[in-house]
Amino acid sequence: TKSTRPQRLLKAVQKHSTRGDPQSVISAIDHFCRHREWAMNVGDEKGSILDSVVSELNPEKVLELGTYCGYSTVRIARLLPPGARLITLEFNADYAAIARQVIAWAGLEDKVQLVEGASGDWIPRMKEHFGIETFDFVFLDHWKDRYLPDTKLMEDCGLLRKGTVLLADNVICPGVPDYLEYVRNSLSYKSCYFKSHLEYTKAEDGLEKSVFLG
Ligand SMILES: Nc1ncnc2c1ncn2CCCCCNC(=O)c1cc(-c2ccc(F)cc2)cc(O)c1O
Ligand SMILES: [Mg+2]
Repeated sequence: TKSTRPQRLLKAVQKHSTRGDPQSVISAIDHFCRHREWAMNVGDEKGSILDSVVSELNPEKVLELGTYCGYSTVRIARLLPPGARLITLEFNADYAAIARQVIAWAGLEDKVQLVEGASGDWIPRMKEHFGIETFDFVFLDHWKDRYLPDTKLMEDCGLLRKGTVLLADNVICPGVPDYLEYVRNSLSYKSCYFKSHLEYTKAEDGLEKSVFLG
């Protein structure tokens, strides 16, 4: 039977990168997506913005919503200090199976916990199931119509603290208008837009960075 795009992406990682070398995994995925098959990773241009936000923050507790093949998981985890933890939620079991192998190939499995399931189901269980008090950094990259409800859910579950940073992918393409309106107008957030491009294309896209003010 025909392979899937995530399966072909994993093969490209195993063929063109070095096990235990996260940077080579990132480069192999970017090369595959630019020259073979487009895939919905945050990509190298927005990925550099993601890197700078993470490096500046040095977060201990990170939540990623939407793992896909683990590209942004690897980008974030490779920058985390020893002892820091990244929990990443993936709804699609096939994506999760590939992401586990990409994360393991990069040698980052000790920093990452991949959880299969819907964000709406797992966010309320973060405290009791993972012993998480609050998150320092949240990367939103899952269903675009879940950004706003899940942000409100994280607020209600007390998972955000004064200074928690939310970074949202795709705020222009595919777009998250309700989420943008909320974080840009709410007195509980200080928000700013990083203009960029849709991964591997010339189309406009960008990241919205929103600091929770408590
Ligand atoms: N834990 C959870 N809970 C709920 N849903 C969950 C989940 N975990 C996963 N999902 C389900 C997310 C499915 C992937 C979400 N990402 C996207 O849909 C996405 C689409 C584009 C795109 C842009 C232009 C185009 F022409 C076509 C596609 C680009 C991107 O960077 C994207 O991130
Ligand atoms: Mg995205």
